[in-house]
Amino acid sequence: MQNTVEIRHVTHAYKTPAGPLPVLNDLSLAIPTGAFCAVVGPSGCGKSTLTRLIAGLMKPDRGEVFLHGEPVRGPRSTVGMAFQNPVLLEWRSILDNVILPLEIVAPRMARRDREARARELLALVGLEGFEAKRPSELSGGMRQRASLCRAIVHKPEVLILDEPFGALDAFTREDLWQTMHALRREEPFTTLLITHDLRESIFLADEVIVLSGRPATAQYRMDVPGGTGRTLDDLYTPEAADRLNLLRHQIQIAQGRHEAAA
Ligand SMILES: Nc1ncnc2c1ncn2[C@@H]1O[C@H](COP(=O)(O)OP(=O)(O)OP(=O)(O)O)[C@@H](O)[C@H]1O
Repeated sequence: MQNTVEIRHVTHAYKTPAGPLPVLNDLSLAIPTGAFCAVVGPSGCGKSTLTRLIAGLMKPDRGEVFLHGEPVRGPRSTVGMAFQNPVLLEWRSILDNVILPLEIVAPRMARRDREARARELLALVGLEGFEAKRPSELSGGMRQRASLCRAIVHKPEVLILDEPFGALDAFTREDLWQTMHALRREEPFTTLLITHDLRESIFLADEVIVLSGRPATAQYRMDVPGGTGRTLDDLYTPEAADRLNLLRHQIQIAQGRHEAAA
């Protein structure tokens, strides 16, 4: 299978007034086309740094990042991103917020076609009828749904999700997990999810990678079967409990190293 994302032996340190802060150490990982990869790890270990490298917002000190086999040399408009805070533009309607990436990536696309594409996605995530609303008129969960639509409206090469469900209440979060599966069934995309929620990682991802403490490397990998056919009930099986225990144990190991290195 072809890899959409490949990180090869990436090492990076931030320059700080106190000297270099090593964040990533010889990190390698690959996300096959169409796969969903979750990255978990101790707070501050370098997860968001990884997303910036893939999006081309930063260059690593050593190693290379590839998208579809091409080295990433600068910012890529073909990467879709969604964060914990949806950052929707208040002066635009929900529909116009979702359309925004198409204005940048496909400026010649007819307004009619852009709208149709955005409406189709909004309907898929249950926001039909809210197209004309302003972001502040929607709940946090609804805003995050709109933000997910905006992140995939231009069919990005890779979707990067940096804790997009972290600020939501437990029920809304589980709703959105199911929405993610529904979206993936309709439009298979390649995803990297950063999360602190181990249940979320095994519900959504095909592979979970545990990063070690800073400077981070890939400490542990787990394949999770089931794909988008999983239901919330699958989180309450003995197999799921075993997986969660294993991951929790790995995070504890990572935190131990992390604390020792801090
Ligand atoms: N621009 C920067 N300059 C200097 N240090 C930075 C910069 N960005 C991040 N850092 C530091 O690098 C380390 C890794 O940051 P990063 O945001 O990648 O971690 P993270 O794993 O995403 O954290 P969290 O889980 O808390 O969101 C942290 O110690 C952070 O303070």
